[in-house]
Amino acid sequence: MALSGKVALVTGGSQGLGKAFAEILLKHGAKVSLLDINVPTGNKLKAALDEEYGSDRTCFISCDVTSETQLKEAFHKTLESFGRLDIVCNNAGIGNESNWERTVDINLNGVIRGSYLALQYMKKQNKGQGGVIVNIASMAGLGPFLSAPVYTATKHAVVGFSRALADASQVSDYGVRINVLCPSFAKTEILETFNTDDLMGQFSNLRQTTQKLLEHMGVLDPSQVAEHFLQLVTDDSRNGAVLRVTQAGASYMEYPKSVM
Ligand SMILES: NC(=O)c1ccc[n+]([C@@H]2O[C@H](COP(=O)([O-])OP(=O)(O)OC[C@H]3O[C@@H](n4cnc5c(N)ncnc54)[C@H](O)[C@@H]3O)[C@@H](O)[C@H]2O)c1
Ligand SMILES: CCCCC/C=C\C=C\[C@H](O)C/C=C\C/C=C\CCCC(=O)O
Repeated sequence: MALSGKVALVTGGSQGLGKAFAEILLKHGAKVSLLDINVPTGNKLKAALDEEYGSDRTCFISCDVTSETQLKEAFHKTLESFGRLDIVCNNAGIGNESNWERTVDINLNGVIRGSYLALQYMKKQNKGQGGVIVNIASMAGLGPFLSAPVYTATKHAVVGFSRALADASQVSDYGVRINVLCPSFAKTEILETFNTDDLMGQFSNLRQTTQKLLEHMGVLDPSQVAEHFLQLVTDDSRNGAVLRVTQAGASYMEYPKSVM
């Protein structure tokens, strides 16, 4: 998929990986709708991007992915502002093992809400032009992250949900590809979770083990992660792909062939 003239929507787009995804899409000619609950940071980012790319290339929409109403409205506003929708990145996520129900509502339910709305707006059967969904999981979607069982569960679920949806989309001929990105640790604010007992919940005692894991795996720059995100967006041959990104490089996960 060539990105010039295409329109993307990124949840959790105010900062961190979402910001890096928005920037790489803009660099390649797309327009981007940024959705986030962090309004001051989102507005600041929009102002900075206006300077660099012009004010018609982005919009910022205050939106909580736990609200079906707000998310629906944000998709509607994106279509109203830019006239089309081609790329949806369900990226908003948190680490909170204490209020784990909120973690499930953002990291998993938010991705499901965003993916279903994306299909509704992009599938050919609804007069959409087709497109691509990239859901942001984590290395914790591929193996156990011992200090964060609920975070791990949500990210495994995002991988499974996205792979099943990709098959469903292909068999239904929606014209929409669905891929998953699984980054290792990256330098963003979510890493502050490890310094916050309230968020670490009952496994805050594992802080040192977590710290060792982080030192062992290293910390990626968001721009490195964004390069691989771009691959999932632009490579039309990829549907149901799960791309693992680590300091050592990126590789597609291989799974046994589906029965159907
Ligand atoms: N940084 C890492 O090490 C890492 C590694 C793998 C995967 N991830 C995943 O990447 C995604 C982005 O995280 P990040 O690292 O950029 O962290 P971050 O904390 O910098 O960014 C997360 C963004 O999501 C927004 N957000 C939180 N709850 C929201 C909600 N209910 N509705 C809308 N927006 C909401 C936040 O305001 C913030 O702007 C997450 O899904 C995270 O799990 C991060
Ligand atoms: C306490 C709540 C967790 C907060 C989440 C904060 C940061 C998350 C970062 C990444 O998503 C985690 C990335 C990599 C580590 C995950 C798993 C390591 C083991 C994987 C394996 O064995 O294959």
